Amino acid sequence: MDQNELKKLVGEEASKWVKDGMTVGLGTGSTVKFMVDALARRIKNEHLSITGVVTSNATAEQANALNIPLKSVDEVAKIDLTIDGADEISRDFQGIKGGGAALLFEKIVAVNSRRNLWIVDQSKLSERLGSFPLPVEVIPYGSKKLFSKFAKKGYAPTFRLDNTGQLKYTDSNNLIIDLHLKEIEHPHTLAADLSNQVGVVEHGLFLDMVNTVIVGYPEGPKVLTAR
Ligand SMILES: O=C(CO)[C@H](O)[C@H](O)COP(=O)(O)O
Repeated sequence: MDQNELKKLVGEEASKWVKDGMTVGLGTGSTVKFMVDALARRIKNEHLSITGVVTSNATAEQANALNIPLKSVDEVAKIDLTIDGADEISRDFQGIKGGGAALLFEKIVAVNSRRNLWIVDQSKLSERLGSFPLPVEVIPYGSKKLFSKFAKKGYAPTFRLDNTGQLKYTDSNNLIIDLHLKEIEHPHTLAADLSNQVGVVEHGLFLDMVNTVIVGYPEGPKVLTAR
């Protein structure tokens, strides 16, 4: 079973966690794409009344095409459940997100959700965070100065490029600097340091937000719960 098939399995499994009447945060990425497809099928077949809150233009486009009713985070009183992918999840359920450059809206939706559920294939699990480059969304103005600062701190930064080799702009017209840290010993300290830098809009460390993860293994999806 390849990685894509594992993503499809967990995406479909996660769609079953949505209940009639819920407001659901819809994450971003290839795993979530399978979940949104499956959710749209359930809405149609089971006549569910669901409101989606998207985390990116890409997910909005998909949800609109599938006729999933959407509202913005500011238009809803609460989000019952957000289902999102992740780039790396440590043993203690801390995560790195933003591989799809959607970390800003993903984090806004996550912190406004009663419950967050991550869906990943088995390759995303690691002992400690850091093997996936940590995305940091920054304001374009002054971003080269920030880049130099990160380099001096030993964070091994690179600007994210799009598939034409140009600087990648996020949905909010910011840039992404990826930090190639290899291993993050103290995620909370690093998160505080990044949040303190002028020009940083948000970073991809998603800490203490999730206690349930559905992981795709070849033998089937497994629900992991934090101890
Ligand atoms: O954080 C994200 C986007 O900003 C995604 O959730 C993350 O990159 C996982 O994506 P995929 O399911 O395609 O592997």
